[in-house]
Formats: sequence, C-alpha cells, structure tokens
Amino acid sequence: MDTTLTKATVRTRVDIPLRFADGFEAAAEVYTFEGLVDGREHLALVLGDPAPDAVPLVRMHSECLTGDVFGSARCDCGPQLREAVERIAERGGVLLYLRQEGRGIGLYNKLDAYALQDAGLDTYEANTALGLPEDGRDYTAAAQMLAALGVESFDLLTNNPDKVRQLRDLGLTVAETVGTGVFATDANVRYLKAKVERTGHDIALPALAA
Ligand SMILES: Nc1nc2c(ncn2[C@@H]2O[C@H](COP(=O)(O)OP(=O)(O)OP(=O)(O)O)[C@@H](O)[C@H]2O)c(=O)[nH]1
Ligand SMILES: [Zn+2]
Repeated sequence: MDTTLTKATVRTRVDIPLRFADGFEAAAEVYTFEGLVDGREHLALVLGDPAPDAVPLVRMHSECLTGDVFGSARCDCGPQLREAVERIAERGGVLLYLRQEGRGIGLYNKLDAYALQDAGLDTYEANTALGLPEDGRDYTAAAQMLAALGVESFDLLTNNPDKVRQLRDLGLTVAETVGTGVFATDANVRYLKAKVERTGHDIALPALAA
C-alpha cells in the first residue's frame, strides 16, 4: 500500500436492495466517504458475500448519465454497469460509481463533444477540439475508497489499461484484469473502435473484423 495515499474514512453505510428493470435483484451495502481528494460524491457498492480468503472483484465505473439512466446506445456504459453489478454480486466485491461524467469533462461538455462527433470527429478529437483533455480521469479517490474499505488486493473488471496502471502506481494490487462483455451496436461501434485504437482498450470487436 502506498503510504502517500491520503486517508479517507467511511462516512455512512446503508443497505439498498437493487431491483433492475429486467428483474435482476441484488443486495448492496452502499458507502459514502469523508476525505476524498477530489471532493466529489463518489459511491461504493459492496455486493455479494465473498469468502474471507477470496480475491474480490472490483469495477470502477465512470458516471454516464445518458447511458446509465436513459439507456443511450451511443456508448456501452449502461450494459457494462448492469453486467458489473451481476458479476460482482455473484463473486463478491465492490462497484465504485465514480462521478467522472464524460471521462471527467462533465455532462454539458460531453454533449458538446457528441455534437462535434456528429460532425465527424472521433470521441477523443472532440474533447481536444473543445480545449479539454482526451481523458481527464484520475483514480486517486477510487484508491482511497478501496483502502477505506480494506480492499487493497483484487481483480479489476475493465478493458482500460490506464485504470490498472493508475491503481498500481497508487500502491494497490490489481491481481488480474478481467475484461467486460463486448456490447457493440451500430450506434456505438465507432466509439468502441476509437477506444481500442487510441487508448488501447482491450475490446474484441468482431463486427469490425471484416
Ligand atoms: N468526453 C466523452 N466522454 C464519453 C463519451 N462517451 C462516453 N463517455 C464517458 O466515458 C466514460 C466511460 O468511459 P469508457 O471510455 O466508455 O470506458 P472506460 O471506463 O475507459 O473503460 P472500461 O473500464 O473498459 O469500461 C463515462 O464517464 C462516459 O460518460 C464521449 O464521446 N466523450
Ligand atoms: Zn456512456
């Protein structure tokens, strides 16, 4: 564990029964925190009932209002979130719901970036054209939350090598990287392709092989 990581503490723990539109149910222990470095209201959901010596499964999900709440097909966030809850509940672990809308640029900027993408830019070029970082996410607060929960060694559910790199640099032990499902549609395939080509996301895109 990196001793330079500023310590955060649990503020509140509440039980929230989750019931999804498709009927899937899971029991979540939801945690809030004091002392997170970026001052944002990130949440941790502890799911499932891991054996004491089992390696927990962790997912760091970046907020996407359009995908998570409204079912936008422009990205893969909604299906990834639903998948993560189920896989973590089965195995035991933690879902961090990080308030990093638009890869950290915020909702209005993301929608401005969508407008530029409709004019031909890819998802990263659109951020740059707005004078914003391609990906502004920093996972220090996530590392603080995991440390506050006593979860310092875990498998990480992601296709994004930067998430693994940042957590390891912060002193956490990512034992294994576990890929998410591939949720490609006609509406999001350009977006997924850009993630593979520009930021090295490990996503098998069969529809693009041809
Ligand atoms: N700026 C911007 N953000 C987007 C766009 N599409 C989705 N997002 C945001 O991207 C974040 C999700 O990041 P992704 O790149 O889909 O996936 P990831 O978190 O890097 O990687 P995984 O762990 O493999 O899912 C969410 O915060 C979304 O709001 C876009 O076109 N522009
Ligand atoms: Zn999304």
